[in-house]
Amino acid sequence: MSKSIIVNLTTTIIITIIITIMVNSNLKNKRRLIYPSYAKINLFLEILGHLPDNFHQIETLLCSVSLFDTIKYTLTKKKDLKKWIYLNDNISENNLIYKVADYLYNQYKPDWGIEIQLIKRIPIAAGLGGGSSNAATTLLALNYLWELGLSIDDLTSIASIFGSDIPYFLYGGTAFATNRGEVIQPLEDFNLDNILLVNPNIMISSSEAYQIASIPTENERRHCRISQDVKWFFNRLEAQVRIDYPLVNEILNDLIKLGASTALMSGSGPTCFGVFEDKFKMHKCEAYFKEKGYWTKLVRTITREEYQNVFQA
Ligand SMILES: C[C@](O)(CO)[C@H](O)COP(=O)(O)OP(=O)(O)OC[C@H]1O[C@@H](n2ccc(N)nc2=O)[C@H](O)[C@@H]1O
Ligand SMILES: Nc1ncnc2c1ncn2[C@@H]1O[C@H](COP(=O)(O)OP(=O)(O)OP(=O)(O)O)[C@@H](O)[C@H]1O
Repeated sequence: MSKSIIVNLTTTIIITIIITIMVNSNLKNKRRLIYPSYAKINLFLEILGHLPDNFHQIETLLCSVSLFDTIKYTLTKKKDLKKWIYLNDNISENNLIYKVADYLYNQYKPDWGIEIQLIKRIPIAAGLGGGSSNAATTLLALNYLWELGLSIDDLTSIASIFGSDIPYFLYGGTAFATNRGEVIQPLEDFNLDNILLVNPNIMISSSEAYQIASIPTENERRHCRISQDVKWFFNRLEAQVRIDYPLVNEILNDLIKLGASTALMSGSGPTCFGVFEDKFKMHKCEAYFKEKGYWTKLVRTITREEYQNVFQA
């Protein structure tokens, strides 16, 4: 064999090996995703009236914050229909992650099963949208892994079947939501730092918070200002929760006493947040609530770019 044939043969073998490694690693990358699933806070929430099916028409201003669950998705060879999804202890069939995955599986019959692991950090039924965020993240992950080719509009329609807050989490960042909260208008991102979240380790369901809230008259109604000036922050659900859950009232009062520029309940509560100008006061305030045994977390807002950067196209 001539020297040039040997050189050509060796080059071809090396190129083949490199391509094989690249294809395999691409497949491997494609088989598994690890996504953060961010929480939200509501900076403004007003009730406009009643909608059919016991829902309320609302206007709300939402921001993603730097508190997140982690969800790991791994493609599996499916064995039979009942075994297509493998879940860790945190996920039962009542979990929104399971519900949206089951829906996609039945609608689109993908070639693969899925194993999902959830690391939960966002308090549950806390007004931070943790379950809704997990559901939206799962829609985005499975659309990619199962190669479903669904558009953002398709995903939004599916998301709104499972919860009013879920469509927002397909976008993230700062957004305005209307109707029952599922109609999303992405906005230029706010940039708020020094936010202290406080949760007194109790749960309040969205349905209860809406049920006990009073609907404002035309005169009482607040209008949303798209502004990160804290003087415009407002939550209609807060007043009655403060009365029915004195712990929430106490937290909001203490946040102000301890130096927050504003303190508000997020969504349906009970998590409250204070926005601080003075970091030192914020840390002292956090220590105060920790001492009481409450859950606390210091966060900042997350831009839509930062939020969406992690998701595969
Ligand atoms: C409070 C917020 O978190 C603010 O972002 C949301 O409005 C709540 O959204 P969510 O938890 O996704 O709510 P869903 O799961 O859709 O609805 C749960 C229950 O909350 C009540 N609900 C919810 C949304 C809405 N606009 N009006 C309502 O009255 C209804 O009783 C409903 O049966
Ligand atoms: N993956 C999940 N994580 C947390 N809660 C979930 C999940 N799936 C279903 N749930 C159920 O959904 C309900 C609402 O939970 P979630 O933590 O989303 O409430 P929330 O923070 O008040 O949400 P929102 O602000 O959207 O009202 C709880 O009763 C919880 O048991």
